[in-house]
Parts: sequence; C-alpha cells; structure tokens
Amino acid sequence: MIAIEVRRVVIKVGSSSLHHPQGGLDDQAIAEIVAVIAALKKKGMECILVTSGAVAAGMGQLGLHVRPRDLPGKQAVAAVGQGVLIERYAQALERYDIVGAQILLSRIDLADASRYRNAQNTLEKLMRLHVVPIINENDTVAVDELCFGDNDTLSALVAGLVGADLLVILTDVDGLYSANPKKDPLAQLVKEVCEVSAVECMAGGAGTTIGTGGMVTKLRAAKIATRFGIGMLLLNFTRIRELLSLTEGQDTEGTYFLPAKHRLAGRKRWIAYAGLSEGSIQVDKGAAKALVEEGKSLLAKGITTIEGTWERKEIVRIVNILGEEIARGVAELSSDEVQKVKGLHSEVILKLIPDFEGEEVVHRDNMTLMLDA
Ligand SMILES: Nc1ncnc2c1ncn2[C@@H]1O[C@H](COP(=O)(O)OP(=O)(O)O)[C@@H](O)[C@H]1O
Ligand SMILES: N[C@@H](CCC(=O)OP(=O)(O)O)C(=O)O
Repeated sequence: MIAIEVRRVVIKVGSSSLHHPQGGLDDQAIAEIVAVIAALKKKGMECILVTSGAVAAGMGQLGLHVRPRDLPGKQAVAAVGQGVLIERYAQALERYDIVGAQILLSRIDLADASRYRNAQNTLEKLMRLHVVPIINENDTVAVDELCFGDNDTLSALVAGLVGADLLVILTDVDGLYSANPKKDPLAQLVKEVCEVSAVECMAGGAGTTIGTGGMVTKLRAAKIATRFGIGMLLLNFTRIRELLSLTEGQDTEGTYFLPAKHRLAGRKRWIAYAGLSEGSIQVDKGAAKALVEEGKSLLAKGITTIEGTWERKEIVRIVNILGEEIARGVAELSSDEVQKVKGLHSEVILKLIPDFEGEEVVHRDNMTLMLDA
C-alpha cells in the first residue's frame, strides 16, 4: 500500500515491454507510456522516464533477430537504435505538447561526486521547465566493468538522484513471484515486500532473450530505492493505466516494496550505491561492533588487513572478519598510508603521517552501513 502522496515519480520501462514481436520497437507501447505520462502531468505529477529499447530499436533497423551479447555488437546496435528510440518518444510527446529531453548516463557519470551533482542539477532544471527527461544508459561508450548493463539499477539511482517519491518498474510479468512464473506454473505473486533481502532467493534471470537481468536486477533496484526511503512498485506493463488512479493508502496491483524507515540522506546515498569503491579494509570484531552497533568512526587500531589500492578521499569497502561488507566510506588515508598505520594507536600515527590531523581513517559522517543492505 502506497503510504505517501506521489508528486515526483520515476517510471522505468524494460525492453521486454518495448520490443515488437516482429522486430524493432512497438509504437503502440510507446504511445501508451506517453499517454500515461501526459495524464499524470495533467494531475500535477512530475515524471522522469527511464527507458530501455535502444538495442531493440537497433535490431529492428538492422534486421537482426538475435540480441548481440558481445560488447562491441551491443554498442553498435544501441548506437543505431538510440536515435530511433528518442525520435519515437519525441513524436509521441508532441501530440500532447510535451517536450522531452534525452539524457544518456554512464556508470562513471554517477560514480564521480561532482558529475553526480551536475546530473542532479540538470534534471532539477528540466523539471522546472516541465520537460520530461528520457533517460537510458549511454550504451555506446560504456566499458564492460563500468556499465549498469540493466536499466533497473540505473532507475533506482535516478530515483535517488531526483528525490522521487516513488519508483515504478514496468515489466512483462505481474510482479515478484515466489519463483520465475515462466518456469514454475505454481509460483505465487507476492503483493508486498518489507525486507528485500528476505525475498532475494525468489529471483531468477531474464524472461526473454531481449530483457536483461530479470528479477535479480529488479530486486537490486528495490534494495537501493527502499534504502533511499523511496517505495518501488513492480507492475505489469499491460496495467500501466493503473498508475492514473494511484492514490495514497490505496492497495495496488503488482508488488509494492515498502520504503525503509531510516532513509539514507544525500551524500550517504552516493557513498553506498553511486560511488565506486577502490579497495577494502578488513576490521576486527571490536571495530565491527563499534561501527555497526555504536555508530563510531573507523580508527586505525581496528584494521587488520587491506586489499586494493586507493588515494585519500576515495571510497573503500569495510568488511568484517567473515569478509561480509559492513560499511562503505570515504578513506581519509591512502591504501599505502593505511598499510603503514593499521593496528596502531592514534598517537603513534601522527609520528608516521604528520599531516594526518584527525584520527579517523573513515569518519562516521562519510560512512554508510551496508550489512542489511
Ligand atoms: N521470481 C520471479 N518473479 C517474477 N519474474 C521473474 C522471477 N524470476 C525471474 N523472473 C523473470 O523476470 C522477467 C522480467 O525481467 P526482464 O526479462 O529483464 O524484463 P525487462 O526487459 O522488463 O527488464 C520475467 O519475464 C520473468 O521471466
Ligand atoms: N540500455 C539497453 C537496455 C538494457 C536492458 O535490456 O534493460 P532491460 O530490458 O530494462 O532489462 C537498451 O536501451 O537497449
């Protein structure tokens, strides 16, 4: 049940809903999305669209029947298709006198704090201009290790970036089932999820050869959005019209993921999910307890080992003795410096690194707990 009034919504639509069975894009599906966005805007809601479909559109243009799986193939086909995709949206929006804006984001755009803020400012400006942002991953330039790959994760990060009240993910099934409904006819629909980690075991992969990620990436998106304090609705694309009657307190179709009670604030969101971590610091039992249960900063004396290399002010993962990630944070010392001072008391550290004024290797204010994330 949606517990807040929705003023700003991020709507994500997957390739499974946009591709035409005969190849290329389904213009009817695009017309339907745009009609719903126009009606929501009329009701005073701000809409941000995250749309897949570049590869599907490119396949249509090139007469391909099988989605390329290799990176250069996917990039080339997406380059052909992205222009077609945005043109179809622009044409459909024109019928309602709505202006759209194409935004192509790469993983690296959100990983860099100043580029993240810049994207945030641009989106805010577009909202003030009553323009509908139409976002997709910048597939053509994404590098394999540095790409979202699926638009589910991207849509959750966008929802955080714009401070949305709700994230809607439209797909080709009615919601989250106890198992992949395309493989298990006895699978049951789950109406509401309070704790994403409790349902992770239900998720399987993509349902068609055109979709990417399946339920695994949708649950990842749910985890991110709900930790941001944003509810997520997973809905069958065929029910898109039901978005028009969404009101606070009403039961919804699909699966609703409830927002976490303790929402992550701005910078902590970026540290946990948008920034990229360069290495990890393992801490002893006492330090893990101090971080997780007592809300303390990380001091050098609790550090046992490190992995990877990083510079001062880069993000590191903090793991416990079992190797579980308990937190992420901005390191005040580089990996070489941490290597020198790990296990030592703060007074000794100043002699080894004279310009290190604080005693926190990762300050609490620049750290996000991840254990239940
Ligand atoms: N537990 C599950 N509940 C619902 N769908 C699931 C589950 N596990 C896997 N899936 C698959 O996820 C698919 C939707 O994801 P995907 O194919 O990536 O579509 P999209 O292009 O909309 O992102 C469904 O068609 C379904 O086959
Ligand atoms: N960026 C790609 C979409 C990736 C993808 O397939 O995502 P999805 O169908 O949402 O799981 C495209 O535009 O084709």
